[in-house]
Parts: sequence; structure tokens; C-alpha cells
Amino acid sequence: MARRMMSRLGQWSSYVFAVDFDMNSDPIYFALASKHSERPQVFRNVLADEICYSLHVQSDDKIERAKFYGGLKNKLSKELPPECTILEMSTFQPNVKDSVIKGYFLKDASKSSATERVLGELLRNDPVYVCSYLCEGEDRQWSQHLWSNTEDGWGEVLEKYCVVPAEKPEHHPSTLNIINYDVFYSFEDAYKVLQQCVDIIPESKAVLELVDQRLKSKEKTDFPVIVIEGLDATGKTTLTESLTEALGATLLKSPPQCLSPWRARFDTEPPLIRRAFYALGNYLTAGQIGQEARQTPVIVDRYWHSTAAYAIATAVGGKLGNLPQAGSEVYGWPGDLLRPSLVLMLSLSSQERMRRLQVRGQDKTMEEEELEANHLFRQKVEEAYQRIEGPACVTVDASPSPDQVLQQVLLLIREKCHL
Ligand SMILES: Nc1ncnc2c1ncn2[C@@H]1O[C@H](COP(=O)(O)OP(=O)(O)OP(=O)(O)O)[C@@H](O)[C@H]1O
Ligand SMILES: Nc1ccn([C@@H]2O[C@H](COP(=O)(O)O)[C@@H](O)[C@H]2O)c(=O)n1
Repeated sequence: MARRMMSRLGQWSSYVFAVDFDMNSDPIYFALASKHSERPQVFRNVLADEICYSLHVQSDDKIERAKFYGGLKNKLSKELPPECTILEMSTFQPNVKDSVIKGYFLKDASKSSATERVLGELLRNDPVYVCSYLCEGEDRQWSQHLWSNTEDGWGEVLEKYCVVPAEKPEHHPSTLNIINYDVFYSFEDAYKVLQQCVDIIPESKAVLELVDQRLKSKEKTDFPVIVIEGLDATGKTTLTESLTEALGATLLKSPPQCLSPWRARFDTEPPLIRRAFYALGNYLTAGQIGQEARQTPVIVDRYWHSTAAYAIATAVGGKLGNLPQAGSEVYGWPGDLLRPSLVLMLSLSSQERMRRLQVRGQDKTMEEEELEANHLFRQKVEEAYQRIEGPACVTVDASPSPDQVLQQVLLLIREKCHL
């Protein structure tokens, strides 16, 4: 967003700010105005005497914005005093797609000059907008000051606005920028992201070369294609292996083996780039499926449902209820991606899943708090899985023994795919 826009209330007034003070509650929504409203003070139960700031990335380039935003959190966590709380913040036009500008809101109880020093350095060197928030006057109302950046860091206050309460929008702000930021609905859209990364992530070139050589798949396959989905440790590997043997099928995975050398690298990237990598992985796997399904049934360990469900669940902040409603376009299948014959999602209680993870020797050291946060995340992944369409997934109870799960799944395959 251009600086001009930020400094003119006429245009800026259509934007709402959302700060996530508590993951389990709605964000606090506020807007900017030329005078204070009669309504109760915006930050009434969440701020006391703290000094507050907000930061927004100032760039029209999507990749630059994503890279800088991801790195900014680490930089702030490392450099700010520990008494400074970093909260996620979005600035957006209510219910307008692609209107979100992500930022951070800082609640600074440190009473030290360290915060101003860090922010001054950011203002001097980096593409950020910095605002400070003050609670003033007898009626203790909040104002926002937008700072200019000069070579010395903090320049002057460009604009001063009154902070006024705003209505809760119909759609949670984190749902507005999912398309083409977190989930890609065509090969071309995902490909473009990696193309734009070639200079900053040299590994992108190798991935694009592989993708350029991918096999093209027909819309219809000769043999059935069965995808097995589910959270980690629900038994996908165990089931896909036994199914492959029982059906004389071919086993494939998404992302495919040929992307393994670069997966860890792309896992460190911000969602925009990481998700584009996984999206391209599905097109590579689709090419392999098309080839193999000429001769045998094909079993696939994770595919589009995993890519979309994890991306949506990660992008959507807070409660389960913040997910886009069932039937939303974000749950649609990409028009150019091979559709499987059947998608089965293995479902397990979180206790049994944790037990299996522990038997496997992972996740033993999770803190209570992290577990709770992960619980919410897992609920969102499962719900997103169930809302994805074209084909929708069929839920399978994965709690019985491996052989019972296999028999149950074989019955379903015979019924739905006539195998
Ligand atoms: N039906 C089952 N009953 C009990 N234990 C099972 C069952 N299926 C798999 N397991 C065990 O649970 C653990 C996780 O299984 P598996 O590796 O197949 O899951 P996964 O979904 O492929 O996991 P990930 O996605 O993390 O790779 C393994 O130790 C496996 O032996
Ligand atoms: N088709 C896929 C497959 C995986 N992902 C992402 O990978 C993570 C889970 O993979 P595991 O190998 O650890 O089971 C998860 O974070 C997914 O986001 C994907 O996006 N698409």
C-alpha cells in the first residue's frame, strides 16, 4: 500500500484493524476517525498503562512482503525487551478479498527505551510503517500516531487519528487472503510464485525444472485412484502399504520422492512460498498417477486435501468458528488437478493419536500450552478436510487394529470403486 494511502484518512477510513489479544476470543476490532466516538473505549479490558505500537510491512511486492513479515517476528522476538508482547494484527477492508495487510501490535510494558530504539532502526532500514498508540485526556481515549521514516529512524508524526471501535466483520480477516497466498487453485498460480523466488531462493530453479518435465495427466484414469489422508500418526503409512499389497496397486506420495531434497528448505519459508511448493508437488504426483493408473490401481499417501486443509487451518487464526463456512470457494478443487476416485480420511481421538506418537517416539516433550494450541489447530485441519469438495473425503475410524482398518477400507473401496 502506498504511503499516500496511509496518510489520508479519506482512503484509510474504509480499513479496520484487528488485534488478536487472545487466541480463544475474537480479535479487538478498531478503526480510525477524526474524532472519538461515544462508545466504550476500544482497548478497555486488554490494555492498561502500556505504550503500544503497530508495524506494517510497506511493500507492493507479495514475495517481499511475505519474506519480510515472516522474518520480522523473529527479529522482534530477539531484539525487543521481554516485557514487550508481540501480537498479530491485520488491517483489512471488511469482507473484501485480498485486502489484508498483516502486521504486529506491540504491547510494551518494559518502560525502557529499548523498544523505541529497535523500532527506530526498523524505520530507518526496513520497509515498515510504524504507528504508536497513546491513551490521553480525561476520558482516556486512544489515538494512533503514524510516524515518518527518516535517516535517523523516528522522524515526525505524519498523521494523528482517533481510535474508535469497529463492528465484528462477517468474515474473520484471516480468511480474506487465503486464495493465492495460502492455497493455489491452478498450476500457473503456484508456478508463478516459485518463478518470482528464483533470485532469492536458488533451489526454486531446480524445483521448476523438475516441474517443467512433469508428465501430463488425463482427466480420467483407467484404474481407480485412492487417496489416504489424515493427521500425522493416524496410520496412513501402515494402511497405504497394506492396501497396496492387498490390491496389487502402485503406491505414490505427495509431495513425491523427487522433491525430497528441497522439502526441508521450503518448509522454512513463509506460507506463500511453502504452500506453492506443496501445490506443485501435487501436480508432479498427478503426472505419476496418470502414468501408473494405466496399469494398476493407485494408492496415494496425502494429496490435495492435505495441502489445502493444513494451509487453511494454519492461515485462519483463533477459533474453529473462524474457518470459512462449508461451501466456500476456498474448499474447491483446482480445475486443472487430476481428481482421485476416492479420498479416505483416517480419524482418531487425540488421546489415541498422542499414544501412537509416543510409541513412535515423538512429541514426548510437548508443553501443556502447546498441546492446547495444537489441539485447536488439529480440530481446524480435520474440519477443513471435511469441507473440501470435488471429491469430498470419506471419514474412516482408524482406531481398530491395522488389519481391521484395512478390511474396513477394502469394503469401502469395493463399494465405491467397484474393485
Ligand atoms: N490401526 C493401528 N492401531 C495401532 N497402531 C497403529 C495402527 N496403525 C498404525 N499404528 C502405529 O501408529 C504409528 C503411526 O502410524 P503411521 O506411521 O502409519 O502413521 P502416519 O499417518 O503415516 O504418520 P505420519 O503422517 O506422521 O507419517 C506407528 O507406530 C504405527 O505402527
Ligand atoms: N500433499 C501434501 C503433503 C503434505 N503437506 C504438508 O506437509 C505436512 C505434513 O506432512 P508429513 O509428511 O509430515 O505428514 C503438513 O504441514 C502439510 O502442510 C502438504 O501441504 N501437502
